[in-house]
Amino acid sequence: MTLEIDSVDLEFDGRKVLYGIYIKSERGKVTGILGRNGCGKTSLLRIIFGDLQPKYKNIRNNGKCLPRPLYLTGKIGYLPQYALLPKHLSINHAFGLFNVSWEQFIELFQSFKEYDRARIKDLSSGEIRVIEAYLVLMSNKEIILLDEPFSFIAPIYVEKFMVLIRQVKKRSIIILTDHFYNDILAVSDTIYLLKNGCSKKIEDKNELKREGYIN
Ligand SMILES: Nc1ncnc2c1ncn2[C@@H]1O[C@H](COP(=O)(O)OP(=O)(O)OP(=O)(O)O)[C@@H](O)[C@H]1O
Repeated sequence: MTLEIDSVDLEFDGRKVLYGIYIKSERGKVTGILGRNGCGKTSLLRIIFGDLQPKYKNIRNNGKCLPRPLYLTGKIGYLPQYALLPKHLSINHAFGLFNVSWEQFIELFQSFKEYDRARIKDLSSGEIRVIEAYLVLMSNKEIILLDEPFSFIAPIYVEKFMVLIRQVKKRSIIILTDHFYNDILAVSDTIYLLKNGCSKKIEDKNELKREGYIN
């Protein structure tokens, strides 16, 4: 299973944001996307998901061009950068909607046990993020996009997600982005840096230094 995206032409108000993109992601290998604020990481994930329409793009799933947005296919799970779940939704209902087991979740995240009758609004923003990231990751989709899954999450939970991501990559294509670049480097098999509208495949941390992404 592969997902490739290239020939992206995205501009806002006449300003080119993405134009030299080639990303190839495959099952069994996690793809990490890094880049400074505003370089277009979220836009790229939204283009792949299908809810942002650039002037042009070419997305291929298993070598075949997609005739319609991926979100219409039921094949894709997407954790957006900001809230996914409505505040008044009960947690129980959320797990039902994603067809994900609450019992398995509780085995791994035991401190959430007390929330079995709670609503999303009763949780902290970090706790909500744990639940949202877990639901998307475990929703059994062929393609999974995670936009900043680690940003509000305590290190102990990030470690649990690392383990889960390594399990899920055996059955799904996973593309993720975050500013916690050490976590992205640790969990990804392939890394791309977005810079000046283009993507560049990165081999190691030294290359990130040479590209001016880190000191
Ligand atoms: N709807 C929009 N209208 C106008 N400009 C936009 C819009 N969405 C994004 N942009 C601009 O496109 C650029 C890329 O934004 P994007 O959110 O994709 O970046 P990012 O790499 O995810 O940033 P961050 O790491 O800060 O979340 C930014 O300069 C942003 O201001």
